[in-house]
Amino acid sequence: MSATSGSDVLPRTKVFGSNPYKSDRRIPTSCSYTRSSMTVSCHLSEGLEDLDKSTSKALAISCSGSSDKGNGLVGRSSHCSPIEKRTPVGQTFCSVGVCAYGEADIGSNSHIREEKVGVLLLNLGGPETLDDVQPFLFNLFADPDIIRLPRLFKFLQRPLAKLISVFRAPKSKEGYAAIGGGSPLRKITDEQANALKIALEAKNTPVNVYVGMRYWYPFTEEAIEQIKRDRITKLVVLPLYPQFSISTTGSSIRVLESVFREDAYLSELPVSIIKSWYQRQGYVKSMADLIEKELKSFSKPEEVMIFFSAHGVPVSYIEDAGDPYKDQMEECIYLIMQELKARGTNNEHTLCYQSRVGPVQWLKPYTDEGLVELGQKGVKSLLAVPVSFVSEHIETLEEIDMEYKHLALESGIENWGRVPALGCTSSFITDLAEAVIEALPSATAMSTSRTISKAVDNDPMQYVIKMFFGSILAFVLLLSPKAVLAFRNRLF
Ligand SMILES: C=CC1=C(C)c2cc3[nH]c(cc4nc(cc5[nH]c(cc1n2)c(C)c5CCC(=O)O)C(CCC(=O)O)=C4C)c(C)c3C=C
Ligand SMILES: [Fe+2]
Repeated sequence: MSATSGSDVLPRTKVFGSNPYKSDRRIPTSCSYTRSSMTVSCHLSEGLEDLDKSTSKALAISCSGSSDKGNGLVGRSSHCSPIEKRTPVGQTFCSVGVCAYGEADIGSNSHIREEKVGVLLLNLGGPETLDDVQPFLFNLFADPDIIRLPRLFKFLQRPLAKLISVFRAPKSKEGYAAIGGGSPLRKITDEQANALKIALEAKNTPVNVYVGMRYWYPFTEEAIEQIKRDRITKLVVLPLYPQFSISTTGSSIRVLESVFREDAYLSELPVSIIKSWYQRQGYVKSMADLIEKELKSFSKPEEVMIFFSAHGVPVSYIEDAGDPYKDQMEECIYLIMQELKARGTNNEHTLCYQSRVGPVQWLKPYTDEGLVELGQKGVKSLLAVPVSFVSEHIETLEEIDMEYKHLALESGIENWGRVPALGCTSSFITDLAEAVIEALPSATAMSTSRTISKAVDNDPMQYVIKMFFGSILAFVLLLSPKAVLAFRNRLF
């Protein structure tokens, strides 16, 4: 795939064609990309068609009812409502700033005259306290884009999420405790939202910025409610993941689509989704700046191995479901290295994948194994570069800074450094603002298709058949000693 300078801006209606037989998955059926990722789009579409053919492991478990709310997400019962939990930057919940659409503010941008533009930042979300960890993990594992069960086993999604979240919580809690007792994601994302609003104002484009998290407060659904209350007339959706993965941007967009489909106002709202932006010059140059700066802190910068560490995904996402994540990651690294070379920095580099969870194969090489191997090969200086996320989070602050650093030093690497996440770096935020402005003209209202999807969902015969065969298969799997062993030894 060739390098491009723009982001993949997708007119809403053209991105997600509806497939009546896959009610919980919206499939990109159109190849209407205007830039080089057209092949990625088609590939993804084909892959997603195969999603349900994958042979994910399913385990039957018993579980008590979870305290979820109407939207199926679990939050703390004692948690104050999102509206009470206002952020310092926003006048309204998860919105940055109040609406500022006076005629005087609109300036020369005639195409947005009369418009009330919203930018929705999508992110993962993270537990704010240690008590939030298990319900946060429940929300994560209850996501069918994170644990992809075959269609027949879908009814096990929530009990399985309950089981895994309970078993995983102690390990995760240790990690969050080590970084101060909670995730910094909400605070950093709010800061990025504020910075983006300011950058857009400086470019004569006043907007409301909203933050919608997939697995914790402020939830995406709540951000959408606020967008409705504010009567936004045009929306740009900007996931804070540079590369597209089914498990991140794909999952958040699926939520958006299901909410938008059900709502008369939202289904008419012109929306533009920036699906990935790793190839934007502003992002690539900002990453190169950070790397160059950090290299200078070594006594012999030219001898340092640049060690890109990306969040992994299971191999089946790439091979069975057509997730473009790996291709995009490799292209991203290529572009950053090209930029460094153009500046005269010719260090060696490598890419590994971190943070695997569960008994399946994840993308390789694994970061931990890669570090040991480099140590054995005699690499003495290493600069770790987290590359799949733009804020600090548990996997940079705990996994890289503590676990991997320790492992690297134990393996013979003597000089360790780590590039900080982009956060609110001004060149980066300015580029995101430009991406938003470029996306505005292609906003289009989404189409609706709920009647057909619902009809299939509500077919009682299909439901009975699924339950019957699903229960038998789940029972067999549960009694299989191999499955139980794998679950006990490798999942947690
Ligand atoms: C591009 C980034 C990410 C991808 C791809 C991704 C896939 C993915 N993640 C899990 C499981 C977990 N992720 C967890 C935390 C977490 N994940 C990302 C990013 C990506 N995940 C971030 C930024 C964070 C940290 C949030 C924070 O609170 O700081 C966790 C919880 C932490 C832990 O217990 O390790 C889990 C679990 C899967 C299974 C997956 C792909 C299928
Ligand atoms: Fe993750």
